[in-house]
Amino acid sequence: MTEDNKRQLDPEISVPKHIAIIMDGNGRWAKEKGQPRIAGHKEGMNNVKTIATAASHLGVKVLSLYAFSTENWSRPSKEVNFLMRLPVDFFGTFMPDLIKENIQVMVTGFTDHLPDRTRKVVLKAVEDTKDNTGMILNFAFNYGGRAEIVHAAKSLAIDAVNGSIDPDKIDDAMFANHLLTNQLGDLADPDLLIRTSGEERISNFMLWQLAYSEMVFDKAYWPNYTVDNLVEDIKEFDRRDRRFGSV
Ligand SMILES: Cc1cc(N2CCCCCC2)n2ncc(-c3ccc(F)cc3)c2n1
Repeated sequence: MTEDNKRQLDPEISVPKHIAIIMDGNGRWAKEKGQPRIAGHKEGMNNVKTIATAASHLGVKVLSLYAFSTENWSRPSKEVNFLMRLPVDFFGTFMPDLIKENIQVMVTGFTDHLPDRTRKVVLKAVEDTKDNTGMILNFAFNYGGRAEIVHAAKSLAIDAVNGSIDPDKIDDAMFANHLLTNQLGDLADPDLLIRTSGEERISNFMLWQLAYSEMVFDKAYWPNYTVDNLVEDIKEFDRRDRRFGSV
């Protein structure tokens, strides 16, 4: 660690442009401490600040974090209500740091279905940081990979029916333009997916975008996931020889 606590990587280590993280293990972290699940979510939110800042310092261009899935609505209403307040807490305490770090906030998901207060604070953070030119901190929020693909298919079908596109011209690039991640442009596809807590599933996250991503399954629960864990997972990425389907 340097004196300003900015962990450095060896210059020859290639840093993934886009890292996506499934931040798993918050409930188990709390259970092992004899605390309620929401304590794990709160600690997990605090760790988002730590890891996002470190990723920015390491030169990551896009950090996508799976914060709330379309399936999470089936959790107990008390827990969902707590989770819907976390973005309010997050920006209430972390916005000055985001501005200082020149971080741009984006949100990928079906935000129309969020509670008004949650949606407003999230969209305000996007607006207030839209001119920042540093790392993009992209929250997958009320997001589901299959729902995203269905949404893109519907959008293309509507354009084909109204004559604004020729169905024969539909290709990967056109399809990707209809995905929710089109706002990320050429950086939409993660180079590295990290899932914490040891679970080895992608759980309906960025199904199209992860087609050629390296995946690292880290055993640490998210609240315990440190900058050193992130650095080691980036070093593991650097050791992989990516072929994108070719030999
Ligand atoms: C629902 C939820 C849960 C949530 N957890 C903390 C991280 C671990 C995963 C579960 C709990 N965090 N952490 C940050 C946010 C957030 C979301 C959108 C946004 F614009 C700003 C912050 C968040 N949202």
